[in-house]
Amino acid sequence: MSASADRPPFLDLPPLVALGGTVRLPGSKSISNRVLLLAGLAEGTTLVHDLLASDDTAVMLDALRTLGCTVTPSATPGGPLAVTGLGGRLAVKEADLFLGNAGTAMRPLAAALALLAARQGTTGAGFRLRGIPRMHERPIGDLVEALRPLGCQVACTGTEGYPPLALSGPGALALDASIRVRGDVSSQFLTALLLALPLVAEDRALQVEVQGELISKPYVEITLKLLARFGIAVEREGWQRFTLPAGSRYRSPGAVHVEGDASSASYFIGAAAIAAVDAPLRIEGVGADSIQGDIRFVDAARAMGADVTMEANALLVKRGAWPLKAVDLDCNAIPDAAMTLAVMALYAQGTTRLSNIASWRVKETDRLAAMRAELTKFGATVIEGPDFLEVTPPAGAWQRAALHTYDDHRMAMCASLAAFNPLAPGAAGQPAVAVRVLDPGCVAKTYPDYFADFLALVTPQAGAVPVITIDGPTASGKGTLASRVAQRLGYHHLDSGALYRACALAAQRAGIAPDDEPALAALAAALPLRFEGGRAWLGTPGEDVTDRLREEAIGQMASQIAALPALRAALLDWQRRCRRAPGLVTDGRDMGTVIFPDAQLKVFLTASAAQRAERRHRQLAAAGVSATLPALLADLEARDARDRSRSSAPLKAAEDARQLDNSALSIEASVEQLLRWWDDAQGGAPHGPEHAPAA
Ligand SMILES: Nc1ncnc2c1ncn2[C@@H]1O[C@H](COP(=O)(O)OP(=O)(O)O)[C@@H](O)[C@H]1O
Ligand SMILES: Nc1ccn([C@H]2C[C@H](O)[C@@H](COP(=O)(O)OP(=O)(O)O)O2)c(=O)n1
Repeated sequence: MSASADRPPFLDLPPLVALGGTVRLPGSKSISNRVLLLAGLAEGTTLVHDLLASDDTAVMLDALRTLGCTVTPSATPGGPLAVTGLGGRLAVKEADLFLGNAGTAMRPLAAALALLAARQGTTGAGFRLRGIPRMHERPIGDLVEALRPLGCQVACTGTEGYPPLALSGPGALALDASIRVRGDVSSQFLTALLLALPLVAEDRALQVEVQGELISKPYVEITLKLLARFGIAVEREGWQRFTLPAGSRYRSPGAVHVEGDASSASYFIGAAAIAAVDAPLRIEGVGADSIQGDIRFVDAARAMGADVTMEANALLVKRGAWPLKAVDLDCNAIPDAAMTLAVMALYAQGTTRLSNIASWRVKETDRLAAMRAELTKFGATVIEGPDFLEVTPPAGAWQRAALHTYDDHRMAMCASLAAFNPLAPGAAGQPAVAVRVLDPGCVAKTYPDYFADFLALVTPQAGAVPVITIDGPTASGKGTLASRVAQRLGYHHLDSGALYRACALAAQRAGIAPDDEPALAALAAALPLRFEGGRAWLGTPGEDVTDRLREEAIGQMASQIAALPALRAALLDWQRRCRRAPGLVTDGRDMGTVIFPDAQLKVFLTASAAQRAERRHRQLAAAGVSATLPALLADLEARDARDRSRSSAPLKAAEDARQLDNSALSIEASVEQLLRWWDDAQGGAPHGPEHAPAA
């Protein structure tokens, strides 16, 4: 869950000027992990609909499986997950559970397993609960100190008061007195106890007393509502005392629907308040019926100027007051979503003050310090207090910045809102800046598709979407280089050769002769071709033709019909429409000369004919196709000659292209060279140290 080799190092968001459309939110993290735990402890099978698929729910599911629960995915995509619970009886009495950085898994599992271990005993080393290094810095002492007086054997095996934990038993439980837990650092400890205590409440009522002023009360409300769904009716007196009636026992409700994540909604609400100028953005999955506390973010966004209409299970949001209004808000009830307000403050007039947010310090990272450090990079003035943050937007042009995300999904999602900087009132008439988000993949904790969903809604500033073109002769490695560079940059990839090949295949199927230019142009103008998930789909609903397109005969015909000017003209718009945020890497013959003459970086890729023939030979051999080297060389030279000599968009380097002969370069070396050129083309890497400051 920390940055890894298969996660792109950064994502550059182009300057954005508008946003609109519809977004469907992923399931709520808080509800998903509570429901999973309840289903795992209850008797019977629970069908969980619309569960969030993310890092945090994955570790919870792994833990439940390890503990002996049966977890069965639906046979139909998007269908419910079936969880058959333990019915309050331990199936295994020893387990090593890795819980990543998921507080919503660590705390309630610790409480539930500590009580079950005391009641039913453990074997060997008992239950060991651990996570990534940051998890071992996040306090759990208040929960440990609530459990030990009950007779639970809880050892902190690293630092006292922090995970990892070792839980063992049996031991006599002392449940007569009130169970005391502190509530002023995190409400998750109270939630953990409330979720766990029904396991030992068969024969007596249990009382929990909160010490100190309970924070984040709305999260406790979610806990109480979900407990009720599973048959536990907790009585509460204010927010100080909670009573579980005697005879409380978990019963599966049969099916549970997880609503959309209200905290995730905050990024879209914030973005729409800034940039949904003409029509509202529709956000589906949460609304007036939501049980999540973060739905109250709507009130905070309205206070800043957002125009929000609530439906039962959807929100319609557009820009209201503009510029946004600076606010002075107590954010104790919405600690997670309040981060979004800090970025919205960059579009307000004056200074916004967010207070009562000390809990930010013990989240995925120290969010107070992180937010100050990152917003300051744009030129904002940010004051970080012990439990508050004050944000004043930049006075003029924003500075280019690379934003660290500290392995914190919310820092990354917040960063996306800075890309609307062309709209910032204080920066009117100034040059806009692209925003570099470092380690964007950290959003996988709660919202793996966040950037794709966000980018599908936005309109970039005219001409702001970057394009990198790679042209060159056959088998020079264009496709390989383009797809790797696109992956590293998180950009789209257009393999224009596949487009010509698809025309050839469609023409062959329709019985159109390779020299029937008008018929071919008409076919190309309405070609039902889609690239999705690295595959090519032809027709409606779509046949996967990826492998067919690579066939030799199709390549031959593509080369032939690609010489026809009317066909090339018919494909022009299709190719230009591929220029979508965050950016495009495209390869072919005329990408830099004809299709994207304004590309920010153009590369002309070559390798000796002998090298190219050898590469193609290896490629074909790997695919099980036999071919001789001399024949391949002859074919490749003929194709080069045809591509170079045709009158329409012949293969040649654009005048402003960089030449790369990769005859003696590895694929990795070519990728690195191109990425260096890309940094140069943008005037160097943006401001900001490459590594996050120590937490
Ligand atoms: N720099 C390189 N060094 C060695 N082999 C390469 C290099 N670039 C690409 N190849 C290999 O050459 C073959 C042809 O590359 P491909 O990307 O399909 O070429 P093109 O798109 O230019 O026709 C592939 O098997 C690929 O792995
Ligand atoms: N932008 C482009 C891309 C491909 N073509 C032509 C040239 C090629 O002969 C065919 C097929 O392209 P592709 O890049 O897939 O072909 P090779 O793998 O290099 O054989 O289309 C073109 O004319 N213009």
